[in-house]
Amino acid sequence: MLLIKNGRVVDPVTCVDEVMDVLIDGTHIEEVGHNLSAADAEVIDAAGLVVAPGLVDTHVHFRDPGQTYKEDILTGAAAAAKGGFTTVVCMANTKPTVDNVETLKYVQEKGEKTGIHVLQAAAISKGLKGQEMVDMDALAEAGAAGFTDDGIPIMDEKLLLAAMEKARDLDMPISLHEEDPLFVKQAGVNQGRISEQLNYGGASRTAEDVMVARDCMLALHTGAPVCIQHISSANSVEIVRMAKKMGADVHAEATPHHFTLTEDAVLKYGTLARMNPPVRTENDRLKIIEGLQDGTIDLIVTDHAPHSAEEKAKPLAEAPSGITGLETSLGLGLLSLVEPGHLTLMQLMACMSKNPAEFYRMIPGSVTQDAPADLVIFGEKEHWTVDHFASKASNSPFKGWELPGKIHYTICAGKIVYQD
Ligand SMILES: NC(=O)N[C@@H](CC(=O)O)C(=O)O
Repeated sequence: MLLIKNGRVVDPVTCVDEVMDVLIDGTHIEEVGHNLSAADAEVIDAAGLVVAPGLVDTHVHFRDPGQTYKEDILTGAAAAAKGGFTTVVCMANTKPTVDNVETLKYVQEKGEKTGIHVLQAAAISKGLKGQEMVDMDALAEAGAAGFTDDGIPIMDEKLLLAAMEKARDLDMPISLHEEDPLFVKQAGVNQGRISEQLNYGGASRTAEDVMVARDCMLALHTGAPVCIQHISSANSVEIVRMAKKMGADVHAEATPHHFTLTEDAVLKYGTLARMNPPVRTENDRLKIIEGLQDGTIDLIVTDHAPHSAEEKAKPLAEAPSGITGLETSLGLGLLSLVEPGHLTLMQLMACMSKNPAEFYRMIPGSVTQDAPADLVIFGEKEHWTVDHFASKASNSPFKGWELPGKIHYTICAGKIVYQD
């Protein structure tokens, strides 16, 4: 038994925000209340700390199978636990692609050995080629968490329409990477002031906007549960807001880098600030925050995209896009959203656990009796410096930053999976 004493329970499911004790027996929460005691329990003194449901990240790349020099399922899960996450959904752009039941099962089986909940999304198209649909029925049956060609936009509207109709029938989420190559001269950097200064082609926000507009209307037409992945453009936020008003079951993700950084980061951090879609202007950043405030954007995800130091040492035009994100996500959420008063801590916890869990058809974590003992314990205003990573990769522009939200414990299924 594990007894967490005097923590501030912040639960986005019940909306409880109160100092209480939490008693864990086995894999589940036995009791939540005041002055709890248990003779033989291990005690965690959580006075001054927040006790919240384990964080849920529904957009990570663990590179396994195929690119395990960047990350593997075990190191990815260790990075997740260090970042306060107890559940992750891996994207399908592995080698081979998760477009078949065998590869899906490989991830699921390896994931079971990690101590956290590792779920896997399946691709929408075979080999992410955008030409032939996967067997969505078989992959759903085998336990895929959802469907996505993340990393690559789906240009074939007919294929996407069929996939959305199938996702609707299966009641499963379908998530979309929105960047029309027609408007991407060179990927990873916003097309604008900084790209011009660097004489780099850049990626226009129109690349995202045209696809978001199309896919919001397809979502409305089909009734499928659709997620706009890593939204980056102010216009796209407005389009999602409008589509939601029209009744589309459309959702959107924001990443910590998109609500923290602007295109100027490329000058300072070089390839470490290269990502798809790129970080853009202060106006885009502020509109993303507004989207989080009014619920237009309901999911915060990391897009944890580990790459090796050698890969990121290449010139801007050749380095791969993406940054490692699991270990800095909570800190950046607190720094960029809660500290300036844009979101309450409760709202942040909803975006980082309840909402992503619900969109992916899981029962959201809650600090209540009989709920699974998946918890994170952190000091909301306790600062720490980003230095070493549990991830194999350290491709982060946030290295050296001082962030709030030091994590003391991550507990999954009643077991301590991270402690500091
Ligand atoms: N975001 C990125 O820049 N890269 C991701 C792909 C993705 O999530 O789009 C990756 O797999 O490296």
